[in-house]
Formats: sequence, structure tokens, C-alpha cells
Amino acid sequence: MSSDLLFRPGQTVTGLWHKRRYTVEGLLGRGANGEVYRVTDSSGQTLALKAAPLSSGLALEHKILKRLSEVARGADLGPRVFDLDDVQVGGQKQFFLVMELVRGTTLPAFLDRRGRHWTPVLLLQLCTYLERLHETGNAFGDLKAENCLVEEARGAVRLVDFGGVTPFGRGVKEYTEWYDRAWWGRGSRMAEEDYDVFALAMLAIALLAPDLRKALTESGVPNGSRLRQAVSSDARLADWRGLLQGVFDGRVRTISAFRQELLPLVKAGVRLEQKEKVRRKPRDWTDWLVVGSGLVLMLVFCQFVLFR
Ligand SMILES: Nc1ncnc2c1ncn2[C@@H]1O[C@H](COP(=O)(O)OP(=O)(O)OP(=O)(O)O)[C@@H](O)[C@H]1O
Repeated sequence: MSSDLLFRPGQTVTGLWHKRRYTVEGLLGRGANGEVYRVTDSSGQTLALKAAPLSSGLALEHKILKRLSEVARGADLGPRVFDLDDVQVGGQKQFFLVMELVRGTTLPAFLDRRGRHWTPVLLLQLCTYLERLHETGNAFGDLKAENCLVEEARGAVRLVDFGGVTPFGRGVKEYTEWYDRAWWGRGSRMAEEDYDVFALAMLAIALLAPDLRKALTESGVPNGSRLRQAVSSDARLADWRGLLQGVFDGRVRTISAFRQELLPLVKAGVRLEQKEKVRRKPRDWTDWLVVGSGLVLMLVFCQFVLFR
């Protein structure tokens, strides 16, 4: 762990106002806004503590997560939140937010281990999350690989970093260029359903052809025509071409349209995984993820047949 971090393993963080004590176990990750640590509270519960020098971002994230836990009717849209406080570190005030620890691995690491055919299955789950979030009148905003974790115990994708969640109709507060349609000159930075749909498409490209992101952004200037050219010529994106071009052309603008286009890819992914499983004897949690994805497919199919 690098020495420029706020906290070291073993250090105790005591909130100035609520007086709750947390023991730091290690760093989970760091971003532009803060550092996130794995901590234990006084009852021994393991949690995530996000610390930042500015209170505004954390207070907003806390407010968003609290509101989502109230409106999401039991669905774990975001990590549950437990505390918001501040602490004095080296003569400076630091603010912190304590939330549920999302146990999981990053999407690229997961795909490296399990194979790229899992990409549509993971995106299908993200569609469900985003749809639920959109029902609350918000866009996720800063959707990117770094903000998704695959929770291995339940075989589920979870989203972290809700600091970018923005009510529909307002300007997106946090974004990352690669995923930002405005950066690519493909629309505004207004929080809308299709803002997240565009980011989903860019996430698919980043996961399926990771080197493309570097190649297409190395000049620091977005090149939309090179992006389209890559989509139409890169063999790794061949099966995804219709979906991706649909997003870029504005034909696929909703999560439900994205999901419809995704379904054949999910089916193919599930079939491939079943074949892989025959080779890989012992059962593990991914069996349940396959069963779960099959169920989602069935539900979507029933919805389609019954309500169209
Ligand atoms: N609740 C959590 N449980 C587990 N890991 C988490 C949690 N929240 C964040 N992380 C990890 O910490 C990393 C950084 O967190 P986060 O994205 O919230 O920071 P940030 O400063 O807001 O980042 P950004 O630069 O993307 O805005 C995440 O990519 C993730 O790996």
C-alpha cells in the first residue's frame, strides 16, 4: 500500500460526530474523488469506507444511496449506507462515507478468467439494474467497467460509485470520456435513458476489445468515424455489430431495446458456457448464474409474448 494514502492497515478511524470506530484493513480502490477502504466496525462487520477531502460529493452520494434504498423496494440498487462523518487526519479534515462492502471482482478480471462469452450475461444484469434506476427518475451517469463488480458469492453484477447518479433532465455531473456520448459528439450530456444506453454500448466495446479504447483515445481527441470503422471491422465485435450500430444510429435508445438486441448474444453465451461446463466437472456458483440468466431470458420472453 502506498504511503500517500490517507489510512494504513490497522489504523482506527473514529468519526468526529457519531463516534463510531472503524479499523482499516486495506485499500479497495481509489478514484478521482476519493479512496475506498475495507474496514471493520466495532461489531466486527466488514464494510467499505470511502474517504475524500471534500464533503459535498460524499454527502450527495450518501443522499442518493439512502433515497435509492427507500424507493428500490428491497432491490439492492446500490450499496447500503451506514454512516457519514468526518475525521481529522494529519491536521486536515477528511470526510467519509461508510457503506456495504460489495464483494466482487472487476469485469475485465472476471472475463479473463471465465471467457468473453460472459459479456452479454453481465450486460443483461446491468440492463435490469439500470431499468430499475431509471424507474426512479435517474440516470446512472458514470457507467464504466470500474464501477461494476461481479459479486462471486451470488454470481451477480453490482454497481458502485453512485456519485454520478443524476435526475433525468439535468446535466450529468460525473462522467468518463470513453463512455460519454457528448465527448464522442453523439448527443448531449443531459441525464436521459439513452445517455446510459450509450455508455452500455461503450462498456461492451471496452470489455470485448480492451485495446481499442487505448488506440481510439490515444490522441486525446475523439474520433467518431474511427470508432464506427472499428465497430464494423473488428472481428471481436462481429456478433455485436447490429446492437452497437443501432446505438450509434439512435435506433437503440432504451434499455428495453438494448436488451432485445442482447438476447441472442446471451443465448449464445449461455450455450457456450454449458459446453464449457461439461469440460469443467465440479459445480460452482456460475451454474447458478447460468440458471439465473436462463430465467431472465424466459421472463423477458413471456413479457414480450404476453404484453406486446
Ligand atoms: N462499496 C464498495 N465495495 C467494494 N468496493 C468498492 C465500493 N465502493 C467503491 N469500491 C472500489 O473502489 C473504487 C473507487 O471507488 P469510487 O469509484 O466510488 O471512487 P471515485 O473517487 O468516486 O471514482 P471516480 O474517479 O470513478 O469518480 C471502485 O472502482 C471499486 O473498485
